[in-house]
Amino acid sequence: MNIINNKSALTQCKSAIEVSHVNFAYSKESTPILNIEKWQVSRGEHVFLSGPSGSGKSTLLNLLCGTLTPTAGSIALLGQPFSSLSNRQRDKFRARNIGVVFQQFNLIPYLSVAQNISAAAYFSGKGNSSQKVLANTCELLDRLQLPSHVLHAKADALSIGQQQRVAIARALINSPQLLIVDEPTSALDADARDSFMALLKEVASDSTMIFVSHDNAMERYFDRHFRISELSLPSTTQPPHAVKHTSKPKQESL
Ligand SMILES: Nc1ncnc2c1ncn2[C@@H]1O[C@H](COP(=O)(O)OP(=O)(O)OP(=O)(O)O)[C@@H](O)[C@H]1O
Repeated sequence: MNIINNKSALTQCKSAIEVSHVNFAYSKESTPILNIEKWQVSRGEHVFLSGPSGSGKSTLLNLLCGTLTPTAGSIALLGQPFSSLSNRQRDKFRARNIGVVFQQFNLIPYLSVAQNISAAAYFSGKGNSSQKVLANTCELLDRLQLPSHVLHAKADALSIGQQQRVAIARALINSPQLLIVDEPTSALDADARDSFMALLKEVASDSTMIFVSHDNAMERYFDRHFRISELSLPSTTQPPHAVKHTSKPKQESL
């Protein structure tokens, strides 16, 4: 059975992420960057992942996206183990189910906002008509409090704050089950960060979210906080239950 097209199997699984005995090194000669015995994130959780620069946060996000492959161990998203997918199937799975907001936004500078977002819709293979994609884009831009004329502006003509919101719209255009957000608030002052986080939580309320930052003050916006130093331990000292976290009731919105 090709589970990638089996929507009910993906919908029934209660875990958004299951990481099991994962070890990752960039080369055979180098020391492993990550060594995670068990990590599980439930559907709908908004999770904060923190750690200092160089601790492996982006590496873990790339493993979750399937753009890196573990040296050992397994990763399953929405009940789908990556190891059972070909590279092509994994790309398709990622485009359909995962939205990513990159640290540097990664918008295509010479394309308009509408083109940047519709490209993401096209690559998902979901087959929505261009009219439907445009209508969804306009709705998202409106929810993200961007003026309608932004739609036809080139991405590199936008302010950093506007680019950030367009990057979120692009990540959400396919209604992803999992939203991955890599350190998007580092350039913002405290007030801008608060309003950005309120918006992000609101527009991502139907998705599981993994949000990465080195700034522990961001913890208050999330259901659970994982420190990478606790998640990933040297193999010689790894206890049976390696994952520690702080937990609090899920907030519906801010
Ligand atoms: N392509 C690569 N090849 C080899 N080593 C890499 C590669 N990418 C990252 N690293 C190394 O892996 C380690 C973890 O890097 P990573 O980018 O995951 O950290 P990070 O916690 O996201 O850092 P930052 O907060 O600065 O973005 C670092 O020592 C880095 O030098």
